Amino acid sequence: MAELLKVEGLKSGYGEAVVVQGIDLTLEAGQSLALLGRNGTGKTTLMNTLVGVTRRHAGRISLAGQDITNLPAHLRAGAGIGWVPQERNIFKSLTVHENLTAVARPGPWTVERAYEMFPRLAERKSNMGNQLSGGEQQMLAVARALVLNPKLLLLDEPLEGLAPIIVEELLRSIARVVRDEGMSAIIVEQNPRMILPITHTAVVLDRGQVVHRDSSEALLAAPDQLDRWLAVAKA
Ligand SMILES: Nc1ncnc2c1ncn2[C@@H]1O[C@H](COP(=O)(O)OP(=O)(O)OP(=O)(O)O)[C@@H](O)[C@H]1O
Repeated sequence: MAELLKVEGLKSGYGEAVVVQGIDLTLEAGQSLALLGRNGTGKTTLMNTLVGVTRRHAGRISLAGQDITNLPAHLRAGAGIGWVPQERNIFKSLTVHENLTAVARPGPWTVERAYEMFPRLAERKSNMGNQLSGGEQQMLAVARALVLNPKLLLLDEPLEGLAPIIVEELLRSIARVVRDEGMSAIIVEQNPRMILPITHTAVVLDRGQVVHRDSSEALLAAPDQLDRWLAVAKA
């Protein structure tokens, strides 16, 4: 299988502070990776570094064979990174439809397919971003990233703060995207039991370093071990 993402010796943070403390990570094309770890272990900082909005202190990042280490954030979307940050970057004063058409790029994920994936958005085509519920805003944020037709989709805690019924609906859609459609993705999630059933592999971060990597299936099959790995980050 082709290697899509290669991260080598990555160190990054904010100003002088180094949060990501030397990470090596690879992801094959068509695979999805759950990024686990307790609060403050550097998951968001790693995602932000892939997107290019932190200060990089060392290391290299390549995507589909292209070295993007020195590419500014605004050019990384063009290089193939689709990002859904924790704070859901939708345009609140545009309609759902405008949000999608404003960023759509040619590729298999058309606006129509995004509506098929998220029927709630199709029903709210002409609603403004700020008239949507939290769950619908999150669906719109994911749909926007999809219609960019990225090579790699980054989802930062996509389920956070959503009602259980919406969590279920969104998880089903994300599962379709990553498992059935084979979109390569990295998904940050606090609750491993939610995300492991739909991802291929998982890594656990502790204090800015990868402390464990395994198949999602193996981690799900050994819950005690998983709890121990996650507790590392608690100590
Ligand atoms: N903008 C920032 N400026 C300075 N320090 C930051 C900033 N954002 C995060 N940090 C620090 O970086 C460390 C890691 O935070 P990060 O958000 O990457 O962790 P996380 O694993 O994603 O946790 P969470 O699940 O709480 O989002 C924390 O100590 C945090 O205080």
